[in-house]
Amino acid sequence: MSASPLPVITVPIALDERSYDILIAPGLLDAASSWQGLPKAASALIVSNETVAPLYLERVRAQLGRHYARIETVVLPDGEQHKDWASLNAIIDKLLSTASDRKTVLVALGGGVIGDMTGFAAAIYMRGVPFVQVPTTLLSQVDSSVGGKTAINHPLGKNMVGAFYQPQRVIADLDTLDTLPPRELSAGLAEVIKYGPIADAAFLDWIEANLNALLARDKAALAYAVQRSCEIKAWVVGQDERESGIRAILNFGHTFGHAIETGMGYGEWLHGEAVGCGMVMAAELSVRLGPMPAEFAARMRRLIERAGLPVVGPKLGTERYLELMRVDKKAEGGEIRFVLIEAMGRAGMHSAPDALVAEVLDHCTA
Ligand SMILES: O=C(O)C(=O)C[C@@H](O)[C@H](O)[C@H](O)COP(=O)(O)O
Ligand SMILES: [Zn+2]
Repeated sequence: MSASPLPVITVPIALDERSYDILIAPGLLDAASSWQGLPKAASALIVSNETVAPLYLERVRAQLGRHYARIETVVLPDGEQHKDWASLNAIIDKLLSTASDRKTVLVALGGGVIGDMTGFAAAIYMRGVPFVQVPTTLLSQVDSSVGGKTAINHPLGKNMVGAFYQPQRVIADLDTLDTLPPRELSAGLAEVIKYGPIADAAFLDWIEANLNALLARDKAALAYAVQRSCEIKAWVVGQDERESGIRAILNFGHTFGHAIETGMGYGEWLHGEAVGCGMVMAAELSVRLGPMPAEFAARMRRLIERAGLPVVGPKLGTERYLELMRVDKKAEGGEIRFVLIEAMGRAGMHSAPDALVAEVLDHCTA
């Protein structure tokens, strides 16, 4: 007996006139309904990368061809090291050289790097054109395609140049996870794990119980992981679109993680790997600063390791870590602000003495 097909899950993002839906299911790329009701325009531009384009670009082009008279494409090099001005320029050049107008719809087909850059290009081209996220990695389906953070990196800091700009729709086809390299799957799991300690203790229990199924790419398990992650993100972003408060909790593990990414050179560690290791460090700091019990840090370390993620950070040197973290967007007046866990399922912003951070770095790097 064959398993019954998974239904299309819709998670709404409620942001007044900027509201949109996240669609989650296998088979969405080829389903006509995924593409209906997008903004009308004469043309669309698909932005993808050299890894994803050979797999899915023609299928997306075929669907868009039913709605737009002209479909342009731009295929960029793959990797975090290419989330830069050169790639952004390539998108803008393509838009201008094909006489794209203010209604042209940009379609981001790829992972977080493609999504962030396409969104940023959409935000600035002619002061704003519509865009659609078609995330093809677990990380982008559970996190980066949702909520409207768009950016490129700067050699001195991660995501330092960008804009808040919401997509019109997110189309998360779970079948695209079939082709994901294991390292990328693990990287996506880091952002899934993040949602437990910051917002939903029961979800953390569920992840622990279902991690083997997720690693084996069980579709029903993946569907629930993507759905619950998006629901939590929708709840947070719906309250604080531009991160003046609670949205910062989505940065759990990122203060240390961004320092690792920038310090190592973009692309050396995947974003999710750096976040996984950064969560081990942030959990340690949550314990040392209190009130989390030592068992919390041990639990996070075990889960993150089981997910295939690094739990030991690179030895960049304490001073270098501190220097990098002082540039972080959450720092205020040069004081580093960490997202720490206050109780299972609850996070808040905290500063910490440099000496305590140094202890954590000593403990968690090699
Ligand atoms: O959407 C958010 O808000 C997040 O913080 C999600 C993060 O996982 C994501 O990596 C984000 O791009 C980081 O944002 P930044 O503002 O710290 O650059
Ligand atoms: Zn992240």
